[in-house]
Amino acid sequence: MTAINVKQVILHRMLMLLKQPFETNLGTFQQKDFFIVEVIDKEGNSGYGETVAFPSPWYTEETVETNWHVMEDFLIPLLMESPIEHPDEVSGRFKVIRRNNMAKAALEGAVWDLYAKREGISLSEAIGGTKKAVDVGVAIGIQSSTTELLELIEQYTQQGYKRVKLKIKPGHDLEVLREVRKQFPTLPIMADANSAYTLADLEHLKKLDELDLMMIEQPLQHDDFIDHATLQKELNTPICLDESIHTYSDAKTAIALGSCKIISIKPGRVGGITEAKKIHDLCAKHDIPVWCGGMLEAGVGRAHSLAIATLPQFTLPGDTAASANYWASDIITPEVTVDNGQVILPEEPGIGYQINWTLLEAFRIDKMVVN
Ligand SMILES: O=C(O)CCC(=O)C1=CC=C[C@@H](O)[C@@H]1C(=O)O
Ligand SMILES: [Mg+2]
Repeated sequence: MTAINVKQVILHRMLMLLKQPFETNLGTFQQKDFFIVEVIDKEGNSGYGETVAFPSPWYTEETVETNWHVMEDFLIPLLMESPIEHPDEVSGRFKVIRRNNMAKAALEGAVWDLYAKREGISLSEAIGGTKKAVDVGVAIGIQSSTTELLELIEQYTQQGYKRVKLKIKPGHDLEVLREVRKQFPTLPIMADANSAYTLADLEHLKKLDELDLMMIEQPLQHDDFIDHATLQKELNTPICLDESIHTYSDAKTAIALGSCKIISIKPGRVGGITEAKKIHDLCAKHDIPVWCGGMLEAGVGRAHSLAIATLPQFTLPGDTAASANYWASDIITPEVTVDNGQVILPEEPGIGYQINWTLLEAFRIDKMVVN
């Protein structure tokens, strides 16, 4: 393959309204403010990526504004400084910039999409995916009543989702989960705490073992490994780390200390596809199941998540639900649909979904062209 010469990058700033508010213990989202990143080569081909940072730095240190600043002032110049022989080079080129993984992942993902399109292969094939369809779960934000939550779960099980992920926090955990387990005795259920607990809650968290949960996601401090290892020794339920894992090195630390038994991989959180693949391979070596976490993405980000979820160690359903679960209309065509709890991936080159330009331009609030 000839090298990729990046001629232009366009940052399409987007604002899309979520169909229903998404509440966690750290905030409620009504809309998503993000960038669709378009990387254009000198032959005029385009690859697409999507930033996943929120407007405030509550999930990681990044925000929509820091993504914009770091992409425009540091990462795009690095991308354009010399030809790219293979997308795996991009994360190494970006290493001179500390952290800012979501900014890096959006640009690196667009280069991966561009590369796969130039090669005439799907992104899944380009990264070594082995599956044509992926199992899908659904994440449900905190609801105003248990009745509403139970009705929502019933709807999702009717739609065939393979598991439900429920948000928990102190005062909104055991009772609610007991109600859910009573109504759905065999449903695969996981809980995401977004760091709402500390080791002082150990005895309380041990009560969750009675519920036969698939996992408890990130119960403790967002950057902790030691206390999670202490907690995991006391729990039968597997701990899954999300916010703690930003790099391959973090994954190595977590596995060495026994901080978790499952890892959620999000390309945006770890800096892109190349790092995600390295973490995936490490987890495969240590028999740690992984799944693809979600960031309330629009269709481009969702397409990248689906491609990564075709790697073999992604053995658990991901937060890659249908477009219609989030958006009245998505910016890709066709939209992502879920049948029988699975998404069947498109075979077309690259991310496999086309941009719906009418809708992208309808939801676009700004456009920055960087030559
Ligand atoms: O994208 C989805 O469907 C799930 C999103 C989701 O659960 C999360 C997104 C971002 C931060 C958290 O609230 C939570 C997570 O921790 O995985
Ligand atoms: Mg999480």
